[in-house]
Amino acid sequence: MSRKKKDWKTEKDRVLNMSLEERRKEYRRSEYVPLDQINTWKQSQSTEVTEEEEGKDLLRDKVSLYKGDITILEVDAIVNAANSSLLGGGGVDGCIHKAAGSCLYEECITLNGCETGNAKITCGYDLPAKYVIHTVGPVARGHVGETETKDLTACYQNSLELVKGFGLRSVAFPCISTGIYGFPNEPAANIALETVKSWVKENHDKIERVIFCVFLEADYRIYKEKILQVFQDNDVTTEEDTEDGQKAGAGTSPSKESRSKNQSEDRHDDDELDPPKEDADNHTAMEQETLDSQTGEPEEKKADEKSENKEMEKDATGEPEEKKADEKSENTEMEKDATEKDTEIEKDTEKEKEKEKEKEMETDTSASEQINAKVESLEGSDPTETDSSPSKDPVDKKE
Ligand SMILES: NC(=O)c1ccc[n+]([C@H]2O[C@H](COP(=O)([O-])OP(=O)(O)OC[C@H]3O[C@@H](n4cnc5c(N)ncnc54)[C@H](O)[C@@H]3O)[C@@H](O)[C@H]2O)c1
Repeated sequence: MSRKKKDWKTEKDRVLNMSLEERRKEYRRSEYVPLDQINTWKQSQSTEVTEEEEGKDLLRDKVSLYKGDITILEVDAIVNAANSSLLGGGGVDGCIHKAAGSCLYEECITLNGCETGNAKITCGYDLPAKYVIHTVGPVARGHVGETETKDLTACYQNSLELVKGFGLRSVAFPCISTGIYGFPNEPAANIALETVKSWVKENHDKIERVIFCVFLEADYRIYKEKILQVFQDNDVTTEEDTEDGQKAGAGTSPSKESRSKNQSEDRHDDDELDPPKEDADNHTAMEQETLDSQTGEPEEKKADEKSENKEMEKDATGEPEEKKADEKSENTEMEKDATEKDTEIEKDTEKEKEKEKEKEMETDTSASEQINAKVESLEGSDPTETDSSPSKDPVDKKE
């Protein structure tokens, strides 16, 4: 017998007040990667700490490059590349909703969508991540202009401001807008790295880790090369103001006013989303997914992603049977509504087709009546003219 449908508010309150051990028993997928098993950029480069770096809060220690599925990262928040409805879809959005369970969808309904460049936060529910920050990237379709750049920058900025506002210490970003929204991978990586760098410089005491979670080999290669250039300098203390009052190294981020406006608009005013009391807990060991070199070339990336997504979506279950059945019945309800709508649409199209057929029949009959009348009138006159009766196809005509 399927259990009573879970109320997302009660579930959120329950999940956010659980200990880590208790939460781990409820992850939808048995596989997860704790934060301390995700190398910082410095660890993965295993570069020595120089004398002047000694004891400093280094940029290289604040960021990670991770290749794999964002839904298994056990961090305070993962960022979802959503669409403006916030009601799920495909790609990373589909994977996150599938792995979080139906309460995520229920809570998203209450958010009333999200504008491009803004960000909204929900609980992570059955995910290893405590929260999901939903942001809507620009639909670039291969074109990168001022608007697309500003909007994508705002996605990273507003997501990070929510991290700070909720006292979270670790966050993972997918490559926002570079999938179906068609933002070219390299310019998107530049925006992501520069925006995160300038934000971490200004807020280095507010954040422990920002993880760039890439999924495709093409993105891994781009980020690996660029992160080396962008995160070279190690000092994280905010640089002195330059002559024109700009903070040195500040990315192309929107002004502080517009950021705080976005945040006040988008800050989730649900008091149940109080910032967590403790920092990211210590996690027990799990092997970090090795950054192995898969072959997926950019031109195959869609196929790659589809197959990789299929794998992910397939095993985004692994939960106790009764919970799966519960989910199943809830999902079937939603799917049932969707199919009912689909069948209605199909019936309408069928009716349209029948009407068109009737119309065609009518026009055919009237056309042939006219031709017959014409033939009859001709048959009464000179027989040498060609026979144009509709029944004889000129091709079949015998010589
Ligand atoms: N890609 C699709 O087939 C598809 C279809 C419908 C909707 N969507 C989604 O696409 C729209 C947003 O476009 P977008 O380009 O910002 O997003 P996206 O199409 O999901 O692609 C963003 C990036 O996320 C990567 N990615 C995919 N799955 C994962 C995963 N499990 N873990 C980490 N990274 C992953 C993907 O390779 C790409 O680099 C939204 O409507 C959303 O619902 C995607």
